[in-house]
Amino acid sequence: MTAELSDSLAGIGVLPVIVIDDPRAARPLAEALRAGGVGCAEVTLRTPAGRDSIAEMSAVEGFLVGAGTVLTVEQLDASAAAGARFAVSPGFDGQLVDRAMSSGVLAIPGIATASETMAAMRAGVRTVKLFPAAQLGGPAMIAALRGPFPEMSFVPSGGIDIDNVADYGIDGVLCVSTSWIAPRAMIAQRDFATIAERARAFVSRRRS
Ligand SMILES: O=C[C@H](O)COP(=O)(O)O
Ligand SMILES: CC(=O)C(=O)O
Repeated sequence: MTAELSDSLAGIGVLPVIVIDDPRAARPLAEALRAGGVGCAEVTLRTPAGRDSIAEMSAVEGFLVGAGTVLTVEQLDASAAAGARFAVSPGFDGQLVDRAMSSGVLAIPGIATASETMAAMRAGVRTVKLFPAAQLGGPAMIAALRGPFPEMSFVPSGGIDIDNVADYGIDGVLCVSTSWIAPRAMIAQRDFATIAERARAFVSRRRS
């Protein structure tokens, strides 16, 4: 089940990171993203509206929603109960990964080093988030990690925007994570038309 999910994320190729302040904006946001060719989102738990927004988005037909900034087992449980299909964390925590796996949620833990990659592999993870990607060397870091870890796939996140996304069209990248598509202020202003346009532009540049 989680393998299929990871194939779906790879097919979409882009993962918008969402910081949202009002769950009432969540459904129109998911619809705008989908209209722009991006049928998924990582809704961070950085705001109190995160969990309810996950629940709203999980009701949108065919839309894949996951939780971001998952730091505790309690947050993992609450996100899974709200309908999150995957859980993204900035770092690696074996307990969180175990809990995600036993809940049928795809764990995408963050890594920044080879040692953390090995720890994630030991926990049964095959897809990790490279965070913060740009600061760690971006595509060159992924290419370097793919040497010893050819079976791992990476979701680079941090510092990726429309101007540098094309650089991540390399082997080993499952999908590219970015907050560029739907900035917090744009969601607050309910500017969904611009968000749909940005989604479309980002996907097109990602595939170029
Ligand atoms: O978790 C994701 C990162 O915060 C996204 O980074 P970004 O805002 O630089 O795209
Ligand atoms: C930064 C990150 O990985 C997260 O918020 O999930």
